[in-house]
Amino acid sequence: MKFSERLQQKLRPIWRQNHDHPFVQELGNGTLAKEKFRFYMIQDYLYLIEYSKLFALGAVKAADLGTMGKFAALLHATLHDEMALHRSYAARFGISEDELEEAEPSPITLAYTHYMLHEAQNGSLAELVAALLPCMWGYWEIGKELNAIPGAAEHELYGEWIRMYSSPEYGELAGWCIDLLDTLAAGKTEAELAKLETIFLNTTRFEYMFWDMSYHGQMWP
Ligand SMILES: Cc1ncc(CO)c(N)n1
Repeated sequence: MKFSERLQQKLRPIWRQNHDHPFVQELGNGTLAKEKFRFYMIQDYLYLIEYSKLFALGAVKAADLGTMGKFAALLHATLHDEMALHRSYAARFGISEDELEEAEPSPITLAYTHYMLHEAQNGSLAELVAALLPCMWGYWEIGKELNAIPGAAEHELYGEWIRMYSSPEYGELAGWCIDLLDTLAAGKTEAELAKLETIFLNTTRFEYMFWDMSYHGQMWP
């Protein structure tokens, strides 16, 4: 069994909880309150600034030029395609790009991004990929699921989000990261695989907390 299949089987119930979170459900049926989405969009922009650094670190840790180039492409796609979505939403909410960049990160945004960067900086390339994968893979799964809801992709506010994360281009990038993790996991000891599994589980849990933090507009107490 591929390592990604093992992760998928083991973590299915937790993934389901992510999909079932009211933020995700309401995003899909179009009932999500605008201010919740606005809060999410700002925090997600701050999140992506840090997240994109994982791709830069991936290029540093890559063992061959092909992998290095792919991480450079992922870095570019995040900064210029994915974050363009956020800049476009920000414009609709009347938020400038400077305001977006200078917003205060919430405790969960800080904890999540710092956790990933810690694993990426201190671990091997496999640990880096285990840290970043639940974000990409999870959004691709959520994007596809929401896109299957009739009319969801045409929603005047949330349609753009759903179209981005269900797009074949996004799926192709997520698929490449899944394959890379499987390649890197091949031949590792059970103890090493367990470490990767823990990192993957923790970032999967952080994904849930990110939805929850956004739904409740949670900043410092
Ligand atoms: C919190 C979060 N996870 C994953 C993605 C997908 O890149 C994102 N934009 N934000």
